[in-house]
Amino acid sequence: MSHTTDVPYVPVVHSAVVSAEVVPMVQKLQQLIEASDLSLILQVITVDKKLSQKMRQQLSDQYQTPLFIIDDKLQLSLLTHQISVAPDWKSLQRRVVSAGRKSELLLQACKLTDKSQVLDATAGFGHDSLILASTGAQVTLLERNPLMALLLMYEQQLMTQQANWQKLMARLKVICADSAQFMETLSFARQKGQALNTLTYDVVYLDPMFPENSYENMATGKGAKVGKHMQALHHIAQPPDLSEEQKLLNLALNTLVPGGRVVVKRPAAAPLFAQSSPDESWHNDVLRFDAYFNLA
Ligand SMILES: C[S@@+](CC[C@H](N)C(=O)[O-])C[C@H]1O[C@@H](n2cnc3c(N)ncnc32)[C@H](O)[C@@H]1O
Repeated sequence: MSHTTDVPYVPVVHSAVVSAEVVPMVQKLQQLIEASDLSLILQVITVDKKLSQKMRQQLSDQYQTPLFIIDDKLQLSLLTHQISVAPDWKSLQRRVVSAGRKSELLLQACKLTDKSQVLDATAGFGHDSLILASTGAQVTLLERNPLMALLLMYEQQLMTQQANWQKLMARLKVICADSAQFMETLSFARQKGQALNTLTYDVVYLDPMFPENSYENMATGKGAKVGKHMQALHHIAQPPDLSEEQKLLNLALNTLVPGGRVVVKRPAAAPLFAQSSPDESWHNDVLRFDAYFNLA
């Protein structure tokens, strides 16, 4: 496996920390792990005390690997380096409901319709995927880190139980895979003449990791700090190097239908992805979305 910098990789032992009432949800986690063949082994620890912030910090100090926590609201969080984070898709409800090209730079860049097929090749917490799927588009979420993939799969199952989220959830498909390998497999299948409609996408979206200080103003050293979700991710995933960026961009361009686009999210002042100039770009003070077109 080429991603030597990302932690952790197979085989890993992880711990689900639960209060006794939520033990059945651990079985759900176990089922998800088996169904998707995730490289995780759960070791369950039952905690009788309330999972307060202090308790989480203690657990984080006590165990050296990232931990999963299921709280009494059945939310699954990942605890690493004293930071606990969850996809918490419910918190995006207002954004998802009102998402449109005016309010979301991401949608200006992606130009989706309800017929679009999108490959979110760096799914993370799935927040951008939700905005993409709010348009009616079908979104495949690729996440190579099994911890993150499990968070996504669990969250999708949880939210599918909410009547007003069901349609949106039905448009999401979470896959634990390295996107370069996934797109290479699609390419082989196309070469073998398999049906193109299942092997190509209208948009491939990339939001790769970037150095932690990328949002800071280079001259003053001041500026937006990365949020809690990104802080946690920085402990388990690393930015790609130039050759990985080039590989990802080439594969992504090859995975498009004619007229499709690759959209890359960057901090506003970040260097060009794969040192490639985009065909079009959208930005605000913090973020930039660079689009690369397949003009074939
Ligand atoms: C910056 S985060 C994405 C955040 C996401 N856009 C969101 O809205 O939550 C990048 C994520 O992509 C994953 N990732 C990075 N390279 C990948 C690859 N080659 N294949 C699949 N996932 C990858 C990382 O593990 C990390 O979870």
